Amino acid sequence: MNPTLETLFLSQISAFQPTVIPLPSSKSESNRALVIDALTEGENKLSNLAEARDTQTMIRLLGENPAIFDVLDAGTTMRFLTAFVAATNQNKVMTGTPRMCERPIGILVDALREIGAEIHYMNKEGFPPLAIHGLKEQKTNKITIRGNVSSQYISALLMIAPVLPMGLELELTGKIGSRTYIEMTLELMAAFGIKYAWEGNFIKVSHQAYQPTQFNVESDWSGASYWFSLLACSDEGELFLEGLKENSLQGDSKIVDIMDRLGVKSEFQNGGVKLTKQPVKGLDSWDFTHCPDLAQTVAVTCAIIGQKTKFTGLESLRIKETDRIYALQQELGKFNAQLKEGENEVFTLIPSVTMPNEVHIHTYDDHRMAMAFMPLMTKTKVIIEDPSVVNKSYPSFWKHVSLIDIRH
Ligand SMILES: O=C(O)C1=C[C@@H](OP(=O)(O)O)[C@@H](O)[C@H](O)C1
Ligand SMILES: C=C(OP(=O)(O)O)C(=O)O
Repeated sequence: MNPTLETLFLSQISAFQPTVIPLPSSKSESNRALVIDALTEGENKLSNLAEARDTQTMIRLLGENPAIFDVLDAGTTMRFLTAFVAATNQNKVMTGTPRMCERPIGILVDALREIGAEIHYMNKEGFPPLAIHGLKEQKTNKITIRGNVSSQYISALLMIAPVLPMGLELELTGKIGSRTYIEMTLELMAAFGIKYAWEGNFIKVSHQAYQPTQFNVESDWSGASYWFSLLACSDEGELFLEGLKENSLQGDSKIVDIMDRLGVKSEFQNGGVKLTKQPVKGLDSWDFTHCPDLAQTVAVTCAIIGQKTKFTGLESLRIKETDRIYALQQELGKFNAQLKEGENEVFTLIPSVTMPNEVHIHTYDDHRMAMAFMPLMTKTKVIIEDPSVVNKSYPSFWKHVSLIDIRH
């Protein structure tokens, strides 16, 4: 491995010694715990908060409370703090990177306005930057909200619900995407003493107080997925991923089932999960509706190991850090794999047939593009452009890659 300022060269390895990967903490759990902490009267004890830039940005903004909340490229930080600032009746400008200002927020702003918040778009209707002028009086507690654009709007509303004088009753309409993240939000709220009722499409949270609690953040399953993929793509090896639990709040723990089909066996042990190789069982199709952040990992794995697979539930990928479908199509094409769009949003992953001697991966300001293509190093030399993009969720990623002890 030879990092330079702008590119990272990964030399080809096909097998490695058993290696322990420390893993970072979950930014999704951390960012929820931090918002809840800011809404709790009394002292919480939060431990193992993420080193992710998205979480460090949340900590800095909540701690320093500047007039302008610049969230950089952190989606959860933008959505959760927009609701938080409104609910705590503050005046604030919410902004972020140029890409953040292309990521929609209208559904959340409409809901907050209905509840009684005064929010203005400073540039384009439906998108950041926003000028928030607080919420002086709650006008309603009944909100109907679409679930098919981003679950983060729903999580943002749920976390402020207990501190609103009338609480909230959300009716979710349409297809619900990223449902597991809504469940994570409610389970975390419950860990801080909140009672809720979720029946069918209705979620009800009455006015109540968050209870001071000790909360330890689990390791990040989305970050763990790249290590599953590395093993799936290698000829030999064994990994121990630290800090993962069998009963996780994180929906991306589904990677265990996906990788069980793609040749990786998981055994939960004290302190984490041991990964070993097993024969590939085959994966005909997978629906990523509730685990969208795994799509890049699985696409690259299937492309490398020769597994043709149907991918569904990729709709939300177009509005994330980049248009992840376009980005995947471009980069998979560099080693002759394809992600072909068919009818009704069904995609077919057609694996690579011939591998070039060297592949340059462009990262599109998207941490997951850099990390998902790392396992390509099991088949060829890889050059990652802008490796520092990983800082958004996993700053120690390349350091952990260098822990891999090559078996010659
Ligand atoms: O709530 C969360 O922590 C997240 C929800 C998901 O977003 P969407 O709900 O927009 O799919 C996911 O992609 C993102 O990385 C984190
Ligand atoms: C989509 C992601 O994050 P966010 O929406 O919070 O920016 C992600 O981490 O893959």
